[in-house]
Amino acid sequence: MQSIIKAEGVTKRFRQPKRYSGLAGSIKGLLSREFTEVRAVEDISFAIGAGEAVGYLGPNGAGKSTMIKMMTGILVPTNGSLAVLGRTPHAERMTNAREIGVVFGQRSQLWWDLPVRDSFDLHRRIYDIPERRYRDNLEHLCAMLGMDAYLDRPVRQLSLGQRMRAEIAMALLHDPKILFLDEPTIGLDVVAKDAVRKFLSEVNRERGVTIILTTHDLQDIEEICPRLIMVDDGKLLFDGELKRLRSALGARRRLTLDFATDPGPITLSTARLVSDDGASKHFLIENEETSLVDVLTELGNGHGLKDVALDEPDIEEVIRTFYQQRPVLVPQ
Ligand SMILES: Nc1ncnc2c1ncn2[C@@H]1O[C@H](COP(=O)(O)OP(=O)(O)OP(=O)(O)O)[C@@H](O)[C@H]1O
Repeated sequence: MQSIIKAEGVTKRFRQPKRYSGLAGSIKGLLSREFTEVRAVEDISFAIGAGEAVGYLGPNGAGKSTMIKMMTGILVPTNGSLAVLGRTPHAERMTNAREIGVVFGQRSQLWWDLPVRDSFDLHRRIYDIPERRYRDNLEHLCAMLGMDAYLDRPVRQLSLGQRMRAEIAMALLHDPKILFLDEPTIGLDVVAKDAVRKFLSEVNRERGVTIILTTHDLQDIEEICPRLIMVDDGKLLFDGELKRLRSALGARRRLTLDFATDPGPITLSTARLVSDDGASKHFLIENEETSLVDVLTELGNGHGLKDVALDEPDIEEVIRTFYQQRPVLVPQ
């Protein structure tokens, strides 16, 4: 697959004036010319192919927004090389802007006092979108996002969920090849989150728009992004599929066996008993290769088995384990 985003050894450092505590310290800080250096992004390399949906994950201050800002041309890397659609984003910011869409969950790009439709129309003029294409796109996006009811209302009157749909629609009006989203579901209720996730998955699948998304909500990743890039302290810790992360961490499945009556102690080689409530017994399946059928075959008939429940570890658990263990699993 041809890569449309390529980062090689990208580093971003910020210089901040040194601060001192207390009143005397504040004055000293004002007069001093000393600086501290913040390493926001440290030697990061990856390649993203056309049509991929990638989740960019990391704790607060890990360097996610800084990386998005460099890819969109807002910030200039301190070191390394970055190419988006074959261009250096900050050097060709205007040309780059025509081919990418950007949504910042915490900052609106719509005009607060104008009806949504007017912001869209301004966007059409700025991006010079041909009239026909604009109308088709607007109609399609309105239908997909259910925006007809509030297209003529000022942005300040919209709910957060309505506004976020409008933000995403505006970012797509000029048919960008790549859509960058920085926390697009922040603050949304479950219904609005669901609508945004479904829409983004559809845009990725059906329109082939490449999606790069930062989020703290791991359900966003689970539903939209098969690939994860994980960072911390500015450094790359993992790049690959969520399922690879699950298996690399030896993600264990939980198995509950419910019996008609307590069959007594049960020991299995395919699953380890972790708690015994008599008629209900809880196991962990630790070997990835072991299937439910393997366990049930080993258990055999005659125990009066009534019900079986198998739970995959949820994404929250996988990611928490990952950050606790911090292995580096970057593809070669
Ligand atoms: N303009 C700036 N000047 C100085 N330091 C900055 C600047 N922007 C970001 N930083 C610092 O760089 C580091 C990475 O910040 P960044 O906003 O990229 O993190 P993030 O992963 O997006 O965090 P969050 O999840 O909290 O949004 C932080 O230590 C932050 O304080």
